[in-house]
Amino acid sequence: MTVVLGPNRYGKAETRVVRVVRDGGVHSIKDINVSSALSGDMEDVHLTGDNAAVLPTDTQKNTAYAFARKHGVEQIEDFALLLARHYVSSQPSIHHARVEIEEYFWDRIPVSGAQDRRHSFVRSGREVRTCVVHHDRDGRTTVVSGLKDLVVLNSTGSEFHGYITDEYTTLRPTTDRVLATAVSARWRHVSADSPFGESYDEVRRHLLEAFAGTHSLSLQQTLYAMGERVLENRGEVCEVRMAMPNKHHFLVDLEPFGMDNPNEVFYAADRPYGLIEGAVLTGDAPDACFAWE
Ligand SMILES: O=c1[nH]c(=O)c2[nH]c(=O)[nH]c2[nH]1
Repeated sequence: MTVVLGPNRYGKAETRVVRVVRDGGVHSIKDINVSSALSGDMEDVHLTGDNAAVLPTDTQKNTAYAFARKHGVEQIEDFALLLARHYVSSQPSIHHARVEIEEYFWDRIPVSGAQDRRHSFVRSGREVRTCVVHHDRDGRTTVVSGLKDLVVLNSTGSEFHGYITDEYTTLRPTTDRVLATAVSARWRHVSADSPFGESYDEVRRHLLEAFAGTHSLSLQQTLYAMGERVLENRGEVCEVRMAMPNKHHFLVDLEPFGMDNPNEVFYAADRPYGLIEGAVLTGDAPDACFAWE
């Protein structure tokens, strides 16, 4: 029997970087979570323990902090590109870098009757912004942006009927239900020089508007409409992948209490939940290469 080393990568996961930008007394903050994963000439470290090709994960953590000081952090995709290109171009043993970043939003604390506090923030209830960048020594680069935990609900405009029924089916068809989900969406950029800030805001807007504006016959149909809407409006994006849990809202039976329930009182179940996943892409989308790895 022969044993060989298979695919491998290593890096520092979840380096939490908080960058404060001081504009006089007015501060703003960028709160990110950086994970880097490198691969290349890593046979020796695995087979013999020779670390000569290894850029330590501790150094990768330090690089994220040092680059935040040196270059600042604006769009997370640009920061990820900077790091990924740095690892591949500075270390001959590193052939491929994958950098993933999450961004957490903060809002200023409003102060009634006064100027908002200039250095006080409250963690936003908004979604988490994400990106994954790959760069290799052949100069191939891919950028996938995304968001997760974008929680949305339509209190009407959603139906579900006409599905298969068999001996195990108990679900009743409905022409008016609550449709709720926490959107996870990732979208692949055609190239590495998209206007990432504007692109994020606009993709998010299109996702929300499509969710709100689609009279839904299934969450699958809504998912497709959301992806289609992004692709029709944002030329820098060629593929959207989404995962949407169906956050079931069951009508509570109030008859035992002598009351009707005309679609007003629901039990919001947390599990199990339907999980609807899908990709929507343009007919001429370039090859994804390693973008989704
Ligand atoms: O939008 C839905 N899609 C399904 O596939 C499904 N299955 C189910 O039980 N409820 C729903 N809702």
